[in-house]
Amino acid sequence: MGWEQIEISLPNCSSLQVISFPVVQLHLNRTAMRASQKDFENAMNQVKLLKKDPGNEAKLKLYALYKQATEGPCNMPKPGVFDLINKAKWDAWNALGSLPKETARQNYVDLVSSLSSSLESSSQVEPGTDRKSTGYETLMVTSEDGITKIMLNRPTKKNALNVEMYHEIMHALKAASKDDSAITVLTGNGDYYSSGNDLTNFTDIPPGGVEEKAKNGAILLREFVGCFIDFPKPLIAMVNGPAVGISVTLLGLFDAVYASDRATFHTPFSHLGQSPEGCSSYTFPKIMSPAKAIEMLVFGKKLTAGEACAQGLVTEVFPDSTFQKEVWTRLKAFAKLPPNAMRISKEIIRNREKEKLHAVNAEECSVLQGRWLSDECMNAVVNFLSRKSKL
Ligand SMILES: CCCCCC/C=C/C(=O)SCCNC(=O)CCNC(=O)[C@H](O)C(C)(C)COP(=O)(O)OP(=O)(O)OC[C@H]1O[C@@H](n2cnc3c(N)ncnc32)[C@H](O)[C@@H]1OP(=O)(O)O
Repeated sequence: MGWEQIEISLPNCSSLQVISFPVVQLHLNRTAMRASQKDFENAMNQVKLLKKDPGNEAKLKLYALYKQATEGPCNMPKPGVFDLINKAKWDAWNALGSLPKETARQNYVDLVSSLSSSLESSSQVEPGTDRKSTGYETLMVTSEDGITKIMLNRPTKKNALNVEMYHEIMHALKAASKDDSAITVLTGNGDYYSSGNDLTNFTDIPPGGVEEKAKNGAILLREFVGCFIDFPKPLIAMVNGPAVGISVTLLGLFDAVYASDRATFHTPFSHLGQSPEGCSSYTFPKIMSPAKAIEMLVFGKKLTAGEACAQGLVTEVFPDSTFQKEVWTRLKAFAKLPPNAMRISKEIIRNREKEKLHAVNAEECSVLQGRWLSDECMNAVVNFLSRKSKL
């Protein structure tokens, strides 16, 4: 009888729970659905056909709009603070306030339509696309003046990397490696460079359980970091604000790192029950000495931009007020240099380390796979999601 399941799952202290909720209920209220009932039903069917998981945020929006369209404003008692899944659902529905049913129905149809087109087109962006690459859900990718700019674009989530963003960055890097730009730049939209791994990535548990989730995470992470190790052109980070976790560790694989003096560099892996990735267990001790690397990667010491520059992780620091102007002027000059010479010079500097970096990457991912199953890690994620702790 038409129960389409979309799963939102959140960890529960020592074990991980999956709760499914109905987003499609085909016995709809006929009066409420009159004019666009067909569109609504079509949209509900379209949800089943999405080729990629739209992510928890979108699923929650779909849930809320569905409930609003069929039942009207949220009329359920607010779940307790530890009932994370039902609270997330309640929050999403309740946030719609007194939105009329008809508008909710229309918004549901619009959302499904935009999800269908963005999830379709994000896997169809051709390498070498010039100017603006549309179709990315979590990035803004532009190419001009010989520079491909990949901008992390989830500013309201401090550019946390969700699963979709990992895939889109890999796609954008592969496209940039083949386009006609000379250099590639990674930066963040908004006040953060990136707050690192999206901690809700840990909450969407597949039928194979947490072990399968951890295994898939390790596979994805290995492939993701591999794209940075193998990137053939000069790769530059413009660290526009605070950087956390994996967005910091990856910097050891960039060819230049320019930072605003507002940026900070924080790798709180022990606090999160996790261990270093992005090849930082190898690159950081080489860049800054083993003792300084341990302060960051084991004890979670947060560095200012000036300190990160003194340790060799950052190439140069700029005042925030002139950061964009000064760095772009410099990058435009770099991009005018002969691209083949730059590529070949990077190759000769980096290539003898590549095999080692891939081996380090594999080992780090395998260690992390085990860490993600630990109580230490699960408790840290639950604490963040239930807002008991922040960095
Ligand atoms: C395939 C898996 C690969 C895994 C690779 C391993 C990678 C490991 C890491 O990267 S470890 C680092 C993980 N990151 C964190 O622990 C940071 C968590 N975030 C925070 O502590 C804080 O949000 C903050 C200090 C970054 C910013 O604090 P504040 O300025 O007070 O802003 P808010 O907390 O209100 O944040 C606004 C909004 O963004 C959401 N958000 C921020 N960071 C994350 C995140 N990392 N994951 C998920 N969500 C994040 C936050 O929840 C707020 O959302 P809301 O407005 O409440 O909906």
